[in-house]
Amino acid sequence: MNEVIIATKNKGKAKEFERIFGSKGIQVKTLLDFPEIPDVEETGLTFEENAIIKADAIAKLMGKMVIADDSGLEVDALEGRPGVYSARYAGAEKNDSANTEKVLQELAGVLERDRTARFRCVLAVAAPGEKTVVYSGTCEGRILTEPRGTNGFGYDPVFFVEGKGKTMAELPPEEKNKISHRADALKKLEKSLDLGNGEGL
Ligand SMILES: O=P(O)(O)OP(=O)(O)OP(=O)(O)OC[C@H]1O[C@@H](n2cnc3c(O)ncnc32)[C@H](O)[C@@H]1O
Ligand SMILES: [Mg+2]
Repeated sequence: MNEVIIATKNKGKAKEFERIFGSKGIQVKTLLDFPEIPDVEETGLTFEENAIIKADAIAKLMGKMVIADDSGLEVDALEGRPGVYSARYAGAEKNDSANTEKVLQELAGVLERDRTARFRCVLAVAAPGEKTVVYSGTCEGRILTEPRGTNGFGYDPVFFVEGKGKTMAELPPEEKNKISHRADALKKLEKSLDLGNGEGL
């Protein structure tokens, strides 16, 4: 395999997939390369459902194997919110800093030890005529009271990774890509799929 289609319109995700697959000589195409492909409505109530909805719809439209990523942040003190609504938490325009600000406001006054959270990523692999399969990954952390760092995307500036002593947005991309929920799910996907050179991701 020397090319993979990731069914996402998110530029932050696209960059991460390009870096991870690119380092193994696999070229990544995303829906940013196919502007004619319409948005798929994420009507599911779980990451799994939404990943499958996106992967199945795009594999059908393109007539090829695709990988979709549905991911988000689960904050324990908010009973798992924003969860599947992570992209649209502060509104349909999907504004990363507005979403982050909303989480910070909802956590106002919550003590450090109670600000535990995790990123979750579900990857769905779909191909015409084949059964869709999913792989799930997580990354544990804690929500700070203000943003730190400029790398990454989404909630990265407020997501503190205990073992690293840094937020996701303070980590260089190659470090995030070793420990992230997306990396965790990709490792599982890589074990079950033939990704070409047999050396893994
Ligand atoms: O559906 P696609 O087209 O892939 O793009 P999207 O941005 O709508 O993606 P999701 O529906 O999966 O929503 C995921 C949201 O969760 C957040 N998120 C996911 N992975 C993240 C990461 O690695 N770092 C920070 N935030 C992340 C971020 O706000 C994303 O917009
Ligand atoms: Mg989405």
